[in-house]
Amino acid sequence: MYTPERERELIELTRKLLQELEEIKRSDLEKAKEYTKSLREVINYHDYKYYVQASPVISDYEYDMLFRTLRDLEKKYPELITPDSPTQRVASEITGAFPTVKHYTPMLSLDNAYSEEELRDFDRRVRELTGLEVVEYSVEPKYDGAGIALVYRNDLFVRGATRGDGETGEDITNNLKTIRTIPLRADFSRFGISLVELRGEVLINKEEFKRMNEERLEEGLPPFANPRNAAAGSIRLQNPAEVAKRKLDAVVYQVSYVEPESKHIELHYEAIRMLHLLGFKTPFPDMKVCQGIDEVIAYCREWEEKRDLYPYEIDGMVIKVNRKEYYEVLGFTSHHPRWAIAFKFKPKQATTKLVSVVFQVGRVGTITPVGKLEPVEIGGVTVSSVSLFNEDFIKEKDIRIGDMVLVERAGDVIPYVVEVIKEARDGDEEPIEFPKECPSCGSKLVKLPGEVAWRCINIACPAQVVLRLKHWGSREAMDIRGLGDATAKALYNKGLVKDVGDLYYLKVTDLIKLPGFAEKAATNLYNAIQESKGRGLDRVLYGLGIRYVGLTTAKKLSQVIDDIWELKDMPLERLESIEGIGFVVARSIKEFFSREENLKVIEKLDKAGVKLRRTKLEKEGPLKGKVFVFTGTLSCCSREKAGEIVESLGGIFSNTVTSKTTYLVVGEEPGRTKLNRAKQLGIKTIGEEDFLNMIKDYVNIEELKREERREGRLF
Ligand SMILES: NC(=O)c1ccc[n+]([C@@H]2O[C@H](COP(=O)([O-])OP(=O)(O)OC[C@H]3O[C@@H](n4cnc5c(N)ncnc54)[C@H](O)[C@@H]3O)[C@@H](O)[C@H]2O)c1
Ligand SMILES: [Zn+2]
Repeated sequence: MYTPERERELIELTRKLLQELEEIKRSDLEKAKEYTKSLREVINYHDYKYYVQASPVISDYEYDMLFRTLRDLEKKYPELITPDSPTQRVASEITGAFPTVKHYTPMLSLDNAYSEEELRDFDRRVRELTGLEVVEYSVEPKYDGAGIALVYRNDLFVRGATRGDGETGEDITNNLKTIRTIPLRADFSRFGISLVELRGEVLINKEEFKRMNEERLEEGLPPFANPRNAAAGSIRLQNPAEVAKRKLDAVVYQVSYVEPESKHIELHYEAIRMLHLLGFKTPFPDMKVCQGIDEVIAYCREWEEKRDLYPYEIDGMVIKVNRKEYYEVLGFTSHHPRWAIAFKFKPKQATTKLVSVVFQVGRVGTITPVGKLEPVEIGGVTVSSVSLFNEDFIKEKDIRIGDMVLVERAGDVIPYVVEVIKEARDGDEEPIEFPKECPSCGSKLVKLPGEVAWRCINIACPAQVVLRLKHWGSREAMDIRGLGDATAKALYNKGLVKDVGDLYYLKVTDLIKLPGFAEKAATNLYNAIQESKGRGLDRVLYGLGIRYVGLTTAKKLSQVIDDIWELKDMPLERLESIEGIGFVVARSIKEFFSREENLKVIEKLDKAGVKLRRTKLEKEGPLKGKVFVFTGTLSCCSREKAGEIVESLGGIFSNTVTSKTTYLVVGEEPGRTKLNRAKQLGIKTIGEEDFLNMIKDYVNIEELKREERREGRLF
């Protein structure tokens, strides 16, 4: 139908026209002649892409802007109207794949309003033509699916068709019979009706749409751009069994023809209520009868607010004159009825050009490709960049620099690329090269097994340093009181700290330079940093922020190594064989310790005297091999501190009583569970006194109590 070259030309022409809309509106007859010709050409092309191929290359909003510009120009210069102009007919969606059937009444399009003003114009016209002062309207959602016409004769579903060219549609009865929300039989005779033609829409709910696209991706098929395309594509499948697999829905929103004529229903609202009673899915629960246009506008706004919560995609509201007796005086154009109008919600899609891609380093080192766009307005917001998520996403959609892309902004979600307009390619597009090195620090990037993101694991990466400092100072890591988000930021911004190693070389005189830090705060932070040096190997391992090394893993590691430097040369197989570590974690640890940048920081820590290895006491202490669990309140210190002491003397601290437990130390108001469990397993229980006796040669108990009180851990 269109050669690739012609498609490119038409897309380029579309861009040009869209940019010149204001100029076009002001054009003189001579120019208008040119413009109407161009507009018709591109509209015909987009109709073909949209209706026949179900694969549009511009957004509905952009299409509508072209369409109404043509309409306005024709209004200004009626001599330019041609009978085949898109404004004078319904675009044909006949594919030739099905036999055609004639509709009982023409199946037209709807006129569109994009603003309150346009709704008021519509109301004014209706009032003028009907002579009414206040018009009663029925307002309902405008479903974004594929239009259908259903015929029931003697209560049986006998024919279903697409809109086609408005006069005739394609007969897709067998496909529609697979849709559960289209009853094969409905009791119209109860209302004295022997033949009825209904108008409706085939829909796919948002959930099902998502599921369907995931399945398509898995099968290597291109995903559908939106639920409308998915629905339109589905009802035109050649095999009804395939149609049945897709969970389609149908909603009916119009009674367009009735026999005998005497059984005609006067109010639109009542007609829909009847369909609702007969078991059809209808807009009835969401419909409102409004007196005058102000009520209409309020109801439309209400729906615009909540559209994202609705299970189906809706692109606006349809406003219909409720009393059908006025249909005649209002009449039709060859394109749409004058007794109804669609109020379209703000568009959430637009097409624009992908100019470049930058790579951002997240606070935890993930590299995110961000597309820079030629700025475009979507739903009242100017969008100039879009997340491309990760390398897989780019590959899946085959996104290239220089591509025209269809961008969507749904709800408050960040804008994303729905589709690449491949038809617009001229060969100058360039593939997106994913960096091998971190754009912030130059460190080699890794992609760990099972992950989609590339990440930078350099502990000194400037893009991550603030978060890493904060993590290092957190309670479960090195517990440096006063090293919060603000302080971490200030330390970095003042150039005092580039990595966690630098913390240990800070002097009180440096810290005083921080905003809001007087002598006292500076001294406190200094002391907290110094004090953290002795936290121990497990806390250091956790504090380094190695991906997948949480508290438990850090502890496990610290129990099998004596010195952090052992990890530098430990073979992957050895790491993997450590209980509870496994392949993914092992790979992550290996990668971390293979980076020169990271080793440098560890060296810094080592030189500053941060404890990176187990002491003789820890290895060979008096509690060696003994597993301690604590319950209840201790008078000497917190349970955590008691755990630290156990470990500093070679013992193992645990929170749960198991068969491996050596002692359950019982304080004041002990927990029932631990006591019962110890009894069951025959574990020895001892009092706090007994515990203190075991440690008193190594720990000054009075000093311990004072410190714990000062830290607020003991009252
Ligand atoms: N992006 C593109 O390239 C492109 C190309 C062609 C058309 N389009 C889009 O399609 C529109 C034209 O399509 P159209 O002629 O189907 O018009 P439309 O979608 O603007 O409105 C008419 C249709 O709305 C549907 N509808 C949904 N709920 C309804 C309800 N409650 N009551 C009545 N009708 C309801 C019916 O199928 C009806 O035919 C354009 O305005 C544009 O948005 C886009
Ligand atoms: Zn980096």
